[in-house]
Amino acid sequence: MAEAVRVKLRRLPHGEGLALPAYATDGAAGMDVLSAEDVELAPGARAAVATGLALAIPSGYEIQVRPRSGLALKHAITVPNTPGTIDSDYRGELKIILINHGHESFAIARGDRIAQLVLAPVVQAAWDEVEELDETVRGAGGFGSTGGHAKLA
Ligand SMILES: O=c1ccn([C@H]2C[C@H](O)[C@@H](COP(=O)(O)OP(=O)(O)OP(=O)(O)O)O2)c(=O)[nH]1
Ligand SMILES: [Mg+2]
Repeated sequence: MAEAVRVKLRRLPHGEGLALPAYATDGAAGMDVLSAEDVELAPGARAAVATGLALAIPSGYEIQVRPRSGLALKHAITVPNTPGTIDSDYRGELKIILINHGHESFAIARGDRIAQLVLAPVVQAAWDEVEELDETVRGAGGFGSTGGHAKLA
């Protein structure tokens, strides 16, 4: 595995005493991030849940906020903006947006692992505006133009 990229992190007052986001296993892609507050999510409700953390991600990287599959499968709790984008120049509190798609209220307790953070490299694009684009076999076909979900023969 490549060497870890160092990311500066600051605990906010309400994040004191909480474990830092961490990889649950050696090969984990995402670090589980903890809630810094108790939140009750009614069916259909969403909330920006505090983590008590502020970050300075190195330039050239982002952090993606992804749902945890266990919460999604067992409780229908997910991240509506997945993957959430944490920009390298953001210095505010990292918040995890959660939505309850289930039929029952869901209680999040301070210290619960609510989502996972994936560090990813970012390449910025620059536009080259042109009059014509090159032709391809696909052309303007999309949205199922190659045969939908049926098996390839
Ligand atoms: O799940 C998320 C998504 C975003 N953010 C923070 C970090 C991110 O850098 C900033 C802006 O996010 P985004 O660009 O997704 O939101 P926007 O609606 O475009 O807001 P803005 O105009 O501030 O960019 O908000 C979070 O804390 N959690
Ligand atoms: Mg934005």
